Amino acid sequence: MVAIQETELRQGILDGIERAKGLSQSILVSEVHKIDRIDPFHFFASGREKYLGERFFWKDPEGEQILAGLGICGQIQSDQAADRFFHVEKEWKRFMESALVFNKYNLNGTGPAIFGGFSFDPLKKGTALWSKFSEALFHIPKYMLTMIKGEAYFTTNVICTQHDDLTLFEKVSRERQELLSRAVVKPALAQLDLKEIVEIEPEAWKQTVTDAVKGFENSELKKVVLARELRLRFEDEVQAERVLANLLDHQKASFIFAFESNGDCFIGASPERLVKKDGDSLFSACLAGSIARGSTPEEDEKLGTELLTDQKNLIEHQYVVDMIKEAMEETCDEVILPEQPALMKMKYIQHLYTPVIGKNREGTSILHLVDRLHPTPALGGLPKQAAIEKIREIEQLDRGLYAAPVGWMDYQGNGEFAVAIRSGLIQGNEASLFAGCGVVADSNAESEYKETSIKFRPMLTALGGKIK
Ligand SMILES: C=C(O[C@@H]1C=C(C(=O)O)C=C[C@H]1O)C(=O)O
Ligand SMILES: [Mg+2]
Repeated sequence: MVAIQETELRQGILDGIERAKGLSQSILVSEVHKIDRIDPFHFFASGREKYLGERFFWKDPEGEQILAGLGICGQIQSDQAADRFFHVEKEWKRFMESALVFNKYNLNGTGPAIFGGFSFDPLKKGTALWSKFSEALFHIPKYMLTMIKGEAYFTTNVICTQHDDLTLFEKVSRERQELLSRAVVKPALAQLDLKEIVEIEPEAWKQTVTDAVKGFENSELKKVVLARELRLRFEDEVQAERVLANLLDHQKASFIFAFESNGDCFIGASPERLVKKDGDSLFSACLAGSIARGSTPEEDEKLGTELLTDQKNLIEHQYVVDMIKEAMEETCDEVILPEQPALMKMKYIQHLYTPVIGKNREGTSILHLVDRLHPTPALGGLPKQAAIEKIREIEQLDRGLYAAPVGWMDYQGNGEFAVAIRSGLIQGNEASLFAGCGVVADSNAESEYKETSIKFRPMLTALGGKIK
């Protein structure tokens, strides 16, 4: 059992209640402890009984930072298109202005933090598919486990109101003790019983790609990313932790995220960083241009070399590099990136990859960068606005949070957002998977179709599907 001895929280809650009375508003009290190592996956899974629908999980590709949250003690959301990034920023600042934080570790991702994401395009008419999410949706967890390079930190967040008293501390104290003792038990995982995979309109999708290519001739558009959907049906309800376990086992080099909201779970294993902020250091990545992995080392190398020299893929990639470089230069004194892309080799696919590092000028928030970068031409196209409008017009899909920023931000403004690709939405005993590809003047519908088929694989296999 992982025991928390200290009682800073007791005094914190009492102070919080006093402050709530004084200000006539509710107050967030947050306390951080270093604890013995517990498996963050077990922690997430152990929340099934009490916090189902109120959990999140996050792992960066290096496994250096893992966050798992249980319960919701506060929520920030917006259905407004215009200022959703700014709205989240403003609301989070408002929460933090009156908050009491007891955190002696001062490490990124410990203490109060929000986890969530934005939809791809708030102006696209939404369908029932994504009704459980908003255009911007972030949760402040009640309890959060943060693993930093193998060390475990535990954050307790409590909202105190003027009507509370010491019983609030007793309740929270009991609750977290229970939760920590459950978290060390290995979870029982249900089987996945996949019955049916429905490919949504593949021929119509190919036609859309062909039409988009033709449309480039007399338009300013140079690139547009088009996505398609698979709908999966299962015998029983899909357990998010079962899928998460599979992703953690098989997609080790990816960001792995799971975000529950109102009974649905958005989950994925993305290779793509949108932006990370650590103090004044900013990190982004250009990832576009794809080819399959080879079945032998020789074939794999041959395919890699082919990708590194293929004009169509190099152009697809360069559009992303130009845009991210420009965006980073607006807020950074110094932007460093290699001249040539390298290969990023994932389990089923290899990509052209250019990492970007910048030194942030004071005061630029990570959400400002998310706003500025989303969508990069890796997920939208070029020029940005025309591409978004084109997708809105021709894509037969409700992207929701697919291809959009998903991640976290702490109370000091540090955080990280991934581009939520290689992802799917779990809804009871059904799931939707999404995959897209960068369509440029040289694109061919059949090979783009094959590229998207490979991109479905991480999620499809995690859900018990066969590789096509
Ligand atoms: C759109 C997706 O992936 C993006 C498109 C790529 C491409 O077209 O080459 C490569 C990486 C991603 O930026 C997806 O996986 O759904
Ligand atoms: Mg491509």
